[in-house]
Amino acid sequence: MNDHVLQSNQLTKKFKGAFALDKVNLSIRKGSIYGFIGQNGAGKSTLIRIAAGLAFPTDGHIELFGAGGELELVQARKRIGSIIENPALFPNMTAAENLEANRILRGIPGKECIGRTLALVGLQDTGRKKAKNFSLGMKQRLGLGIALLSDPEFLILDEPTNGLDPMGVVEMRELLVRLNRERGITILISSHILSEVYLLATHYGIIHHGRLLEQLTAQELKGKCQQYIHIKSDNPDKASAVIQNGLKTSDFEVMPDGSIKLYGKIERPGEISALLVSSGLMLEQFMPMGEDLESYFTKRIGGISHV
Ligand SMILES: Nc1ncnc2c1ncn2[C@@H]1O[C@H](COP(=O)(O)OP(=O)(O)OP(=O)(O)O)[C@@H](O)[C@H]1O
Repeated sequence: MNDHVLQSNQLTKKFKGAFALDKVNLSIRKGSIYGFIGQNGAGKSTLIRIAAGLAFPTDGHIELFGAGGELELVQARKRIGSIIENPALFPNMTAAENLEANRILRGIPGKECIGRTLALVGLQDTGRKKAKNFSLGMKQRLGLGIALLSDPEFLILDEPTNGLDPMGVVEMRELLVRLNRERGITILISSHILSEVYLLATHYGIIHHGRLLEQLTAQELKGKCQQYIHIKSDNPDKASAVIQNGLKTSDFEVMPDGSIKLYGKIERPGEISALLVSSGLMLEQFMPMGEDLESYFTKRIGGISHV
């Protein structure tokens, strides 16, 4: 059984000879939240538009839910909800009226989905307020509600937090995590800011100049970005005990070679090394390691710009 909702194979798109996508092999696993990260112009929207059937590749192909034929893709896209560019809202209608108009336009049976969707996106108390008077965060949530009307298995969101204030970003994040956990909806969310999707994505794809540089899991990214102190001493057991009892933290890992990765309480490395040495340990290595998210991203995309 194919457990991917979206796969692209050597996907290529050229605009007047310039590559917007260059042989992209991307795969999104069922049940995941895939953070699709790249600077403006990297190619995110182009891939998303092809997935949604709004643009065609120059070369390569995509599969949705394991299906790749033209007619099969049309069927598969019925299982997708999306917000691409700004959600198309009727400005003079209320939230409920917007949902109802979209329900009718898309031939979705049964009015019950309106109230349910309003509650799901937290707009149940907006009453007679018209969409044009909504905050940007409310507009985005209404757009999400419209995308959710058909009960999709896969949500595609192109920069849904763009322009939102920090509170709006948090609300959107919580909502998306809930949709993923409680309803099992797979989500593709693009952003040009890695930290905006860091707290929700389970997988990442980093794209730059149309090339997919890397796909990695949240765990792998965490491993690459987490700050820690690398400690190698003459007595790993004693070093562990000193860290546990002296620093009062168990947030560390003893590696197979006996070195220690200390994650917790690392703000004052000088004090830690002094504590270890004064306990009679001989330190062979003592190095703060790791980098923050944005510098990881910058380094990753920086690597290709010199090629
Ligand atoms: N219709 C088009 N005609 C010509 N060039 C295009 C077209 N659409 C996109 N491009 C170009 O393709 C490249 C990728 O654009 P794309 O919109 O996919 O990037 P993006 O990562 O989504 O960035 P943004 O967040 O700015 O939309 C850019 O260089 C862009 O100028």
